[in-house]
Amino acid sequence: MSGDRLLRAAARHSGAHLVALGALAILSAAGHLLLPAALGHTLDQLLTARPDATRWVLLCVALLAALAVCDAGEEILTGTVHARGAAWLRASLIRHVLAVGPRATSRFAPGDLVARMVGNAAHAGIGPATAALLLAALAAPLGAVVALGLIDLWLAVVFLAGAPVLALLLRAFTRASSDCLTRYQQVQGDLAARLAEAVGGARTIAAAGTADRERDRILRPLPELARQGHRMWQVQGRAAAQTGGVAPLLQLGVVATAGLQLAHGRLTVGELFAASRYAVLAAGVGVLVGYLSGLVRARTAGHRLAEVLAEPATEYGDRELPPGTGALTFRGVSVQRAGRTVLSGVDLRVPGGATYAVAGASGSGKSLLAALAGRLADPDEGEVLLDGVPLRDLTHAQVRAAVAYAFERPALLGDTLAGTIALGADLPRDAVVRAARSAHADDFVRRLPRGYDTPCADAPLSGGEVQRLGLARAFAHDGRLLVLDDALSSLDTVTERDIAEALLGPTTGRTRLIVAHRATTAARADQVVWLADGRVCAVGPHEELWQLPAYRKVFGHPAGESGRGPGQEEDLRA
Ligand SMILES: Nc1ncnc2c1ncn2[C@@H]1O[C@H](COP(=O)(O)OP(=O)(O)OP(=O)(O)O)[C@@H](O)[C@H]1O
Repeated sequence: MSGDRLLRAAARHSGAHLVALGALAILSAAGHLLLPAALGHTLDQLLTARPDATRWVLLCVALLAALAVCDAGEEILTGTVHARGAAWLRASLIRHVLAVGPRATSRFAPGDLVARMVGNAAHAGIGPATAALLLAALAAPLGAVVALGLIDLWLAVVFLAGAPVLALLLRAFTRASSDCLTRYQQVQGDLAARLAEAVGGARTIAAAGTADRERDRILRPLPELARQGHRMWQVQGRAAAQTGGVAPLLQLGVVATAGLQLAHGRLTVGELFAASRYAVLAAGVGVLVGYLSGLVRARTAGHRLAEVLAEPATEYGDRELPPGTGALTFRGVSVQRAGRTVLSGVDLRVPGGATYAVAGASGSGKSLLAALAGRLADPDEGEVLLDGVPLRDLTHAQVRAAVAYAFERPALLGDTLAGTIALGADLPRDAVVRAARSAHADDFVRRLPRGYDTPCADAPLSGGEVQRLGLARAFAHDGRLLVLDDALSSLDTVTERDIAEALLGPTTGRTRLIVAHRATTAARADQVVWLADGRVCAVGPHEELWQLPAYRKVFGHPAGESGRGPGQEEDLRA
């Protein structure tokens, strides 16, 4: 969807409010057009001491009062349409980003996404009302030219002779301001992205003592922002000066012609007065420049929102899973990232109910394999099947019900700790507590004054405790496939062993795929998938693979010596 189509959709969403605003703005423009004629006529009535002059004065007062009411109504409706537009755009964007899934943050930096959702959505939100006001504002100059023609044809001819210059100036202004606004908003997004990164890495920056360097890095785009800001002021200033020079000349031409016509007795004093007011209205480009500037800002912001919406949402099929225990199959799976093949030709079959560990050096593709198993990512080539059904063919609800995940650094979403464990399912409290016990989280949760009802934001938790809540969430959700992506890494050895024993013991009807950094975890799995450089090197029991020096090296064990596996050593230490 283009930026303009997005703004049109936002306009449709504002519906009745926008129509009311447009109607009021047209009414106000008509009132402003009537006013000079009414004032001119009243003046003639007063100068010739006609008996109904008082009635005309009262009519003018009523017209001015009506215009004041219109202006107030316009202000209220403009604010309402702006707010509704921005709210609708933000809601659409958030829905879409969540529908795209993890891919969204690899295409756009989180800070940049926030800048688009907050700042750009607010600017784009003013688009519909500004377009309506601009159209209504155009009615005033056009109507004023017609009124000049009705008073005297020469007045309109004189004005129209100079009008193309004004039109050209407005066009040049629109182009130049659109260019610098686009750049300005890009730089703002860049700044926001840098700031969000620094906030996320505040601990690392403090530990490294690099606050000054980080501040310089965040603010590096600032001179460019200032340059674009100055350029924008220059463009606006130049437009104001140029139109401010041309408009009075046009007004002067009209008034001089009207004066000549008055001298020849073809116009009354009231008509000359009305003509001078219409000349001001017809050359009133100052208002147009203001609306044009707002519309250009809204369109450039709309374009930035449309870029996010252009990222295709994850598509789901309509198939359901047959009965099964979670047999997982990778067929010729390859994945590219940043132009590089990071998983290549992976063929793998994990039988239903089996526990497979995934081991490999850092960057070998373990997390990517785990993400593919539950459709958190899609392969560029090949396919992944669960119980014989390609994951792409399954409904969204089926995939999420069938696959539970736990991560190294789980996000504590949900209002309370109980809510974060039950996230995505309507679970009774006893199911939440059972899951927390399996993940060794029940003890520390109960020690908190409000226990399971502690708001997530108020819970002082260590990295290992957060990880246990993430595990509890995965345990609480039934499903035929459980994927743990490095989800035991922050646990102490004893807890890790206890959880792994419970987790990796014999189960009924649930397949487990576990990214393992510790040999103890790999040793407990039925089979280990050994990855190196995005390829499957071997699949086999840990004890067999342990005979291979390169495999031992994955776990930091000297490649030359097979001896007792570090899995066993850690068990003994524990
Ligand atoms: N969005 C991305 N853009 C570019 N490269 C990526 C992206 N995601 C992953 N990669 C690359 O893909 C490769 C595999 O990444 P992955 O996270 O699966 O590794 P890993 O084996 O889990 O590593 P670790 O043990 O360190 O967590 C890495 O080289 C990584 O740099």
